[in-house]
Amino acid sequence: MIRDARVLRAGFVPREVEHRDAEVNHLSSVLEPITNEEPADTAIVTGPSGAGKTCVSQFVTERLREEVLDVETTYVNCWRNYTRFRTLYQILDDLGATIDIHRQSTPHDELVDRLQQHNGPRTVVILDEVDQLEDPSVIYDLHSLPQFAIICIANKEEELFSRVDDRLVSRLRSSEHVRMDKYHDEQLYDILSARAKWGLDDDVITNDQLYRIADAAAGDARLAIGILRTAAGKADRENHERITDDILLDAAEDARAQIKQKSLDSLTPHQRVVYDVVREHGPVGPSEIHERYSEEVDDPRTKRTIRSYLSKMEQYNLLEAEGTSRDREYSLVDSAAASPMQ
Ligand SMILES: Nc1ncnc2c1ncn2[C@@H]1O[C@H](COP(=O)(O)OP(=O)(O)OP(=O)(O)O)[C@@H](O)[C@H]1O
Repeated sequence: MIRDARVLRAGFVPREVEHRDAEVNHLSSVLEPITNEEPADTAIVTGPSGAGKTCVSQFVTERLREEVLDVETTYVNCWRNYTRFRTLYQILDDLGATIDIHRQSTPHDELVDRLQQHNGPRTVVILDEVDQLEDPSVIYDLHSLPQFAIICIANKEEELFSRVDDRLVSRLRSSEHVRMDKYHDEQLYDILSARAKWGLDDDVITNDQLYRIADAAAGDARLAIGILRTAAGKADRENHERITDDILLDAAEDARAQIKQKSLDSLTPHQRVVYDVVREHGPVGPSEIHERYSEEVDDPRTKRTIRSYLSKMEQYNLLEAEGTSRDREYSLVDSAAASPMQ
C-alpha cells in the first residue's frame, strides 16, 4: 500500500512544488546575488498555516545549493528557539561553530562575533515562525552581517512589524515580500495527487476521495497531507487494499487532533498560561486575559505581547475570536465544529 512513506511526512520537501511558481521565482530572484558572492536582500515570506511557506523556502534554498557550490543553508524554528541566545546558538551549531560555547555563560555579543567571523561560504538562514521570537533583535544581528542572507517566515506581516523596533521596521519594509494565500481546493487536490502518486501504490485512493480531503482541509496543505498520511497508515496497519471511506472519516478527525496537539506542544510556557486562562474563563477579552495571566507568572509580558500570542493561537486554530477589536473575546476552538469530511 505505501510505496514511499517519506513523501507523506510533514517535513518532506517535494521535488516539484505545485502552484507556487511565481513565489518560487520571486524568492529565487531575491537570493540570486549570492550566486555571484554578493549580499542578498532579506526576504519576508508570509501566509496562513499550511500555505507552503516553509516548503517553498526550503525548496528554493535546496535548489540554490544544487546550482552553486559555495552556498550553505540553515533552518531555525524560532518558535522552538524563541530566545535570542537559542536562535544564534542553533545557527552556529549548524555551521559547526559551537565548540566551547557554554549555554549558561556565553554572552550574546560573543555569539554574534562568532557569526561575524564565520568565513565559510555565504549562508541562507531561514528563520521560520520569526514572529515568535521574544527578542527579535536577532534579525537585526543577522541583517548587519553581509555573509548571511535571511528568509523571515511569519503568518502576518503586521505581527512581525509590531514586535520589532523602528530601525528594524524600516529595514524590513524595504525587504522583498513574498505573500502566500490559502490554497484552493483544486490546488490542494494537485498537491495531494502528487503525494499519492509517489507515496502510495496505484488505486489505493480514488480521485473523489482526494477531492474530499482537499475540501475538508479548507486550504491548509499541512492538514490535507496529514489526513492522507493518517488514512494510508491506518489502511496499511489493518491490511486493507484500499483506503475506505470509513477510514477517511476517522483520519480527518485524527489528523486534526494530531496537528492540534503538536501546536499545543509548541506553545512557550507563557503562551501555555494564556491558553489555559482562555480555556478556564473563555469567552474572555484581552484585558482580563492579561490580568489573570499576570497573576499566574512571575515576569509577565506586556499586553501587546499577549495580543500577539492570542493572534498566533488563532492562526493555529487553537483559539477563536469573536467581536470587533474593541469588544473582542477569545474562546477555545470547538474541534467538532471544524469543516467535516463529507
Ligand atoms: N505547493 C506545494 N506543493 C507541494 N507540497 C506542498 C506545497 N505547499 C505545501 N506543501 C506541503 O504541505 C505541508 C505544509 O506546508 P508548509 O509546512 O510549507 O506550510 P507553512 O505555510 O510553512 O505552514 P506553517 O505556518 O504551519 O508552518 C508540507 O508537507 C509541504 O511539503
